[in-house]
Amino acid sequence: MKMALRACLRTKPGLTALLSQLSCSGHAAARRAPALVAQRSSSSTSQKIKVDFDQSSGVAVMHMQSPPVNSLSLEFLTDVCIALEKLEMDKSCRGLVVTSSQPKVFSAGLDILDMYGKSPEHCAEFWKAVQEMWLKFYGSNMITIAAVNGSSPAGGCLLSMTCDYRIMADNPRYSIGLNETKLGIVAPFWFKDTMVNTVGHRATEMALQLGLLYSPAEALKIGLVDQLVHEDQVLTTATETMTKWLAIPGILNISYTCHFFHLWCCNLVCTICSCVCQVIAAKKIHLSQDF
Ligand SMILES: CCCCC/C=C\C/C=C\C/C=C/C(=O)SCCNC(=O)CCNC(=O)[C@H](O)C(C)(C)COP(=O)(O)OP(=O)(O)OC[C@H]1O[C@@H](n2cnc3c(N)ncnc32)[C@H](O)[C@@H]1OP(=O)(O)O
Repeated sequence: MKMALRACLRTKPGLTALLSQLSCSGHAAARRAPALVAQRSSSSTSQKIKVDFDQSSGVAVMHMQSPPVNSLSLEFLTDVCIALEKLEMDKSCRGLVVTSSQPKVFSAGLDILDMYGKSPEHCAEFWKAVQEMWLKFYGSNMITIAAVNGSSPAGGCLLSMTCDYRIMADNPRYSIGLNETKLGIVAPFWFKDTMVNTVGHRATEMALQLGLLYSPAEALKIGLVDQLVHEDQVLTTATETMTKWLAIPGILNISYTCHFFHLWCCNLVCTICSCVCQVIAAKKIHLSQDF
């Protein structure tokens, strides 16, 4: 799916426009202009994000440092998007590792406090920022690896699933999954689609309907993560793994992209049809109540 988005962002101007409308792209850029990285190795920091870029390997490491649990607030999401935009514009950056500076937690998902009791304008901006993060990671031209060094529920799990590869700390205290159902909320369809693309249809059905959080071993078993390593080894393994991915010529990447793009389009058409059906059904129910 990520590759599919990459392809359409490269090759389909119409879809790019569609996605950019969906994603409110540019709201992040409007706040702070991206800067190109000139040094061989560099480090740039916002309050909540630290990026170390090694120009010799072309690999950047994004450290999420929003205490206590890297919850995805509007401010944090905006900083993530700005950091991504900057890296994306620097063509020498080919790989990105995302990890957490917070102990025991990769990301606690959407910031619940930022969703509650806020103005409609804030909620709209917040929700657009969530979509923007998703699109930017999924559509990235860089190879992305999530170094999941702690728990990663809900939106945190989504973030890791938008990456090409996931390495998780092998600590049974940590968990990962889309647990929205347990919170009494329904995960949006694109959360669901992202999970289907990662672990398949049946595993997603079980995961979403029961709001399951998986231990690292369980997550590995269903393919929600790709590799488990000792807690101390998550970041080094991620950078080693990145070397392997970057050794694959980009052209092959693009070929696979076309296959996945086809699947993604089919999915999108189905989703639109199902939305139309739901609207028609809702109207029928409404009408039958009137008479
Ligand atoms: C605006 C319009 C939007 C409309 C949206 C509508 C629908 C959306 C539908 C679905 C999408 C939802 C996606 C989500 O991501 S919802 C968020 C789900 N997240 C969780 O369920 C995680 C809850 N947290 C935990 O499980 C644990 O905190 C942890 C991450 C495992 C860490 O555990 P630990 O024991 O280390 O820490 P604490 O539990 O003591 O927490 C420390 C501190 O952090 C606060 N906190 C935790 N999670 C969040 C969060 N998601 N948002 C905000 N704050 C969070 C927690 O309250 C503690 O704070 P305190 O002040 O007490 O220290």
